[in-house]
Amino acid sequence: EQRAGSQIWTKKGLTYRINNFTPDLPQSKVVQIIQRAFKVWSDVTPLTFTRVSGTADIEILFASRAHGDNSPFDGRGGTLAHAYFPGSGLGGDAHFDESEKWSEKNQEVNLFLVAAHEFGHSLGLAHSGVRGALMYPNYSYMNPATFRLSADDRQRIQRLYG
Ligand SMILES: O=C1CC=C(NS(=O)(=O)c2ccc(-c3ccccc3)cc2)CC1=O
Ligand SMILES: [Zn+2]
Repeated sequence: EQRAGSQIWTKKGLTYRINNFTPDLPQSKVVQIIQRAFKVWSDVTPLTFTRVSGTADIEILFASRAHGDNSPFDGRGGTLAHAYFPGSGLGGDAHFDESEKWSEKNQEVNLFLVAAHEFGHSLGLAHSGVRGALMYPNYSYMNPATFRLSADDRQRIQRLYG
């Protein structure tokens, strides 16, 4: 989500909490997918991501319609997820629209790709103008097994946290 400002985290060790799970996938799969989505970014920066059960920097939530921030989701289709730039409170948080059908393959909405994109915002990255970049505004399926960050994604995140 394009929230005000483009703050970045001032620490390298970040925490995340998976507050709830989508019923669309086994919980162990959701945990693994989230881990892999963070790894996209920790592979190219000094950042580390640790899962915690208490308050975290990046709070992950699956929700539909109104869900406690002033950006209610819109039912199936439309907005799939949104995330907040670094900061306290909502800052860094990533919300996924439970009205979508989340998948680990190329049916419906691929959770890995959307999570990796949203976590880019959670780290302070705005959208890319480069087609094919992870941070490009429009979702297009890329096989997670062969997924690679584009040079633009890598250069921009390294400019923030290199
Ligand atoms: O910045 C924004 C504002 C609008 C959004 N719309 S969305 O939820 O339908 C969405 C669109 C594209 C992606 C995406 C883009 C590139 C690769 C993977 C996902 C993820 C979510 C989500 C988003 O991240
Ligand atoms: Zn986005």
